[in-house]
Amino acid sequence: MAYPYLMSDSTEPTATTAAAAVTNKVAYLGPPGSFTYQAARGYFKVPTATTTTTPAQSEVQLAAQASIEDVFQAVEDGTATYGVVPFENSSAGTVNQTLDRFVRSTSGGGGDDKPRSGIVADATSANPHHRKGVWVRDQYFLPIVQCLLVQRSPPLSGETSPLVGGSDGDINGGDETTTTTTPSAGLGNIRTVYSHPMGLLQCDRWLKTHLPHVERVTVTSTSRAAELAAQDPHAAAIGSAACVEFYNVRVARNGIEDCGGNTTRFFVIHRKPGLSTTAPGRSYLYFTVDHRRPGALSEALAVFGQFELNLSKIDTRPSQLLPWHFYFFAECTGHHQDEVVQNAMRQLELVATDVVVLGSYPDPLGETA
Ligand SMILES: O=C(O)C(=O)Cc1ccccc1
Repeated sequence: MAYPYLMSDSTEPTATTAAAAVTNKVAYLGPPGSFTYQAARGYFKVPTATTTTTPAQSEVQLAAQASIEDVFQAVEDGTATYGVVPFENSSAGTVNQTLDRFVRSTSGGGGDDKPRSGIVADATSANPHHRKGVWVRDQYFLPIVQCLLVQRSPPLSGETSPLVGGSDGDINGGDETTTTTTPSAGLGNIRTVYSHPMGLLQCDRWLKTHLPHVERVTVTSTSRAAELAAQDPHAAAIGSAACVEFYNVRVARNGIEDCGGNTTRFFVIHRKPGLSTTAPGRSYLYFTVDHRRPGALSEALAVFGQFELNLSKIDTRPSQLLPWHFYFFAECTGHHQDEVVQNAMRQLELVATDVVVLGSYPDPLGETA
């Protein structure tokens, strides 16, 4: 089975016969060539750029979205069955936009809606899956190699973003001289560098050293950055070498990320939660506390220790409801349907407010009980 964890419960559409292929539309942060595109293809085992049939006879159709917001929206309104969003990077940290959008998804719609205490009824009520919004269903780790991408050849007149297939595979190739002698050689005509904020962060030192005077412009994704660089001989993009397949760009520099082992974790999201499995799991959740009460946050965190749930990640985001009021995001061991996690959530609700479990997924490092 191509992605057994998603298919392991009865909430999923599954093909019953070889002829009855099921279309799962997967929304991802596009356009094609983004790292999220690669994560979606890798996770759902899609070997070609468009549509294919997996060994499970489940047809997967990738659907590019212009923003993380649009990926969530597509899953929320049912236009897509699953969504793939970037969650955190090993050197640049958490993707705040994804965290903020989880709050909007689960707190009832518009950004100014107040979250309702107790919507985590999901962990405590008779119906453990009853709450608004999307669920985290799985995670996917993708090694990230960042490239400096520049226009490959001037667009023909009237053309804005030509699609040119294939990489020239030559990091100093194209119109420029191939006798590069210094790391910055041949980059003198670049005035603007486009990328996703995470791309710019991952290459911050490289940019300071080799392109100290260029203007850094953040865009919705690295592939959108490549699309823009393809149209401007004085621009470059930071993104994946995969973009040469889709846009009129070539790789001017390869491997420009500042830190080794550069890896991004993505979440697979869905409208329904997963069911517990025997495999070790982790859960992702958020809560807030009464910030005026001394000890409120440390009491909340102590709950995880009391129930022997290992905390593997904590983030803070402004709630945007009140000044200096924050949500705390936490990842802990255990599946949200495990009794111990449910008991811990009940305890957490006594010392915190707006406790919302976002979902659970297999823990690749977990020990089988
Ligand atoms: O912009 C992209 O390509 C994304 O998928 C987001 C991202 C950006 C940089 C590193 C990892 C993911």
